[in-house]
Amino acid sequence: MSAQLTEEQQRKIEENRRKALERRAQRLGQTTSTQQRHSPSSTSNSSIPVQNVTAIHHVTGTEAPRKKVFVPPFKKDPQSVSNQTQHPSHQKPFTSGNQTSQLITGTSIKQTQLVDPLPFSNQHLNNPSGLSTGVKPVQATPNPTSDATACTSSSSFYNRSIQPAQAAVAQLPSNTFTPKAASAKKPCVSVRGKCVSHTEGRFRVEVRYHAQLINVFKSIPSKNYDPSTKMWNFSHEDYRQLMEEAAGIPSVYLKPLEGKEALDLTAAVSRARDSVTLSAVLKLCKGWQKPGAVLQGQCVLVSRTKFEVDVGYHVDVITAFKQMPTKNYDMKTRKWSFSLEDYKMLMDLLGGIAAVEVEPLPRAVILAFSARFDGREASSSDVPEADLSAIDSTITLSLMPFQREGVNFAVSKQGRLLLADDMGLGKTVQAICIAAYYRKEWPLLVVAPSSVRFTWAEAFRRWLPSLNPDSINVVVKAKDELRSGLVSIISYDLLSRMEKQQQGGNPFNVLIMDESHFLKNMKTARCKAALPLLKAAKRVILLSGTPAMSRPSELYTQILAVRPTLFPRMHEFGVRYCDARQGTWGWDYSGSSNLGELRLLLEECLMLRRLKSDVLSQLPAKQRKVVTVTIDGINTRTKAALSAAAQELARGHRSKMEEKEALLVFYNHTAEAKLQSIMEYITDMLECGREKFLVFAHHKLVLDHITTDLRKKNIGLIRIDGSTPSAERQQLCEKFQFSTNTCVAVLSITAANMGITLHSADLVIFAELFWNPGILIQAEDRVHRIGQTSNVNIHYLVAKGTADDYLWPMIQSKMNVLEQVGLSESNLSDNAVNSNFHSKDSKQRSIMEMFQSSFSADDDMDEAVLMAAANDWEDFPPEDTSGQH
Ligand SMILES: Nc1ncnc2c1ncn2[C@@H]1O[C@H](COP(=O)(O)OP(=O)(O)OP(=O)(O)O)[C@@H](O)[C@H]1O
Repeated sequence: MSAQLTEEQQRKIEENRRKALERRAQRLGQTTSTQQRHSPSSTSNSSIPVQNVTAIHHVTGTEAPRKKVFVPPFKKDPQSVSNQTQHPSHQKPFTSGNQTSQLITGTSIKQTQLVDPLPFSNQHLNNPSGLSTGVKPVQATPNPTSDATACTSSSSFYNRSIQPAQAAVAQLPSNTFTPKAASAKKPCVSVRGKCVSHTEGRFRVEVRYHAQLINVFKSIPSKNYDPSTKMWNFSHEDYRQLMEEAAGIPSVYLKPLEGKEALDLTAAVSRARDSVTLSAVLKLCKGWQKPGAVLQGQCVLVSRTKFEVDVGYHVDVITAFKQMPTKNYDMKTRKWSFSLEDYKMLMDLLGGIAAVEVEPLPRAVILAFSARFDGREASSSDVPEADLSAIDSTITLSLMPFQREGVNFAVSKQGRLLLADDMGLGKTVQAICIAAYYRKEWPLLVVAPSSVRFTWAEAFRRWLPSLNPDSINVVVKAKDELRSGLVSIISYDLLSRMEKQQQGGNPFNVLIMDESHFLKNMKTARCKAALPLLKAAKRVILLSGTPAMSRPSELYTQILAVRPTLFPRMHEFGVRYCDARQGTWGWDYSGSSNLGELRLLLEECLMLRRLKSDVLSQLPAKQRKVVTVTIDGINTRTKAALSAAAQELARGHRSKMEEKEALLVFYNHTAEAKLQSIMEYITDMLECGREKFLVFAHHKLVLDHITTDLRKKNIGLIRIDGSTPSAERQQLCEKFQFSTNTCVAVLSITAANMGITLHSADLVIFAELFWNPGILIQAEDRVHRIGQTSNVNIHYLVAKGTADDYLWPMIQSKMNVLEQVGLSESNLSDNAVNSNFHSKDSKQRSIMEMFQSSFSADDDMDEAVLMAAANDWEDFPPEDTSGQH
């Protein structure tokens, strides 16, 4: 350290040291005389062993010259402690944090050693419990040339020299009041006493008279003197304070409490200490601006345990940096970084450099990483295993290991989280399992895009068989009762159209918000409708594969929803992470800044995100999913046509040819009925950040509808159908593969199921079903082929009340056959999914059988004829289908 001090500084240090020694000598003289005044029997008592002590003299009025009540360092910040007039034996040998910074800038030097402005030294914080440390307390090393150091060493429990090599004393862990250790530190103990249990929540001290000790007793807030026993007793809350102050009197030794009581106290003390340390660190967040500063900088969190100071060159700053025990200079970035345990000390030093203003870490970061600021061992990042034994084994046994970790994470965050796993990693199954963990607290509300409301209902039926299916309420109209089920499912848009009173009833204690980035804009009706529900819910499970699609400000409402106290005001968040700029019309939060820190913060507090590449080994190469869509919104004409087709099919007594025609009519009307929900789903996929995907359909009507709608929305697409010349196909495929602006490939199931490669996408949506699963598998394999680096998701849109009810189970069973002979890679034979599409109605079952026999592989009807018949179904005049879009 001295190498960095100027001559003038060294001279002052020496002078101050000398003065301190003089003062101390004077005070010691006073103490001795006071002691003699108040202890007539002191000479004779001094030899009485503690066991024989039964009384403490109650001293009034004339005790030792103690001007102020001592406030223990762990209840006050070091600055205020240093301002107190203290008893000599409590006088700190080191300066406060601010004094330290003055030392660095050379303005004022008060002491010879620097103090750790954190009130607790690393040593005892490494053992916050204070139990069975296994760490030997480092003995005080009396300095023969410095009486002050020798006498004060035992009193300064918290001090830590910035340069350990120069530390005169490495302190004893303050909550390990082991008699051996304490007495070892006190070579000149003349008064011994002990703490013993008194009444409930109190302890008393059995010790003979000692003037300084009586002063300490009187400074303890919960003090009580019992004249009958002539003993002092105190509340457990003040145990630590008393023990520390007593330890500061060189001639006194108090034996600590023993047994369970002592252990409980140690834990309580440890907790109190932690919160005090935190509040000292939090104080740094306020009032750090310096009007006269010429150099500005910023602290940024760079890992879970380290922060970096981003500031220009200043000699005093570098001097301060070099004092930090955990300093690290990165030659490449030319930046200094430190462990969080040095944060307070460094900030105190930097605070004393008038020319430099360093923005502290945000309050949210300090709260999130609080345990690391006081030098405790960084808590393990292992999340404890949650007890899922009360949840249906259907789901718990199916969870993949990373999904199980997701549930554990959620439980460790008390059921409030943003599950931001990559698309297709099974956020639904994890969310259902998390919600089931809190089943006693239900009602549960799921808010989802309207295109997946029914898929959610299916998922509950599939994964939680113990849940009565009747208690699942899918809200489809604004007039529907929102709270009629134990599990309610509603779309964002419908929620915003719900009557206020509907929303304001009994709270949904458990809330799942699927595709939670739908909440990204606070001003939208969706968000306004969701916020009151989010506020009222105890558990909030947000799901999104893309929580923010373009800027960090989109995360704000989601953070607010999960952890409202983290950034109560947008501005605070905006300034730190959105590069907020003040313009003519107000603040602009559209930028981004400190993203690394934001990510660390989110991961620590609320967000779990795994990419497919992280868990690829646990995933099947191909994952198929049934998306149950609704045809509720169809017009009456289509509805009538659809039901007429269904009735016609059920009529029976016909020739095989008639039967097939009837089936085709039903299939064709199904296409028409699904148009709206298909577009809704595609739009949701785009809104959810799916950048590239394939949409397969069969009917020209459907292909045209999708193409027209996407064009209207300015979505880049290619289209390949039967009319696309072969020469153009390759060009179109390349366009899709390599152009970032081409998001969707609209493809005919029959015309584009082979011979093309589109593996820059990893999602295939089947807007329509097709009776030949071999063709479907071939179509899937446009993305699932060599060169594909991700797992592939296949979504089959299946509409209830249409021909899909019959086609889907048939496809499933056929695919399972293919799988058994090794021709289909992934298994669709999930009984739960199957059962949802098997009708219990005997008449309908016969239609199902009809489908199976009509469309079975050994059918004599030429498939080409069937396709042609289907393709002939036109409601609209054909459009240009050259594929040049
Ligand atoms: N543990 C599992 N066992 C069996 N199937 C699973 C499991 N996890 C997920 N799946 C299946 O994988 C498919 C994708 O899951 P899911 O829809 O939940 O993913 P997601 O993360 O919500 O995707 P997206 O972001 O695209 O909505 C579904 O068909 C689902 O049933």
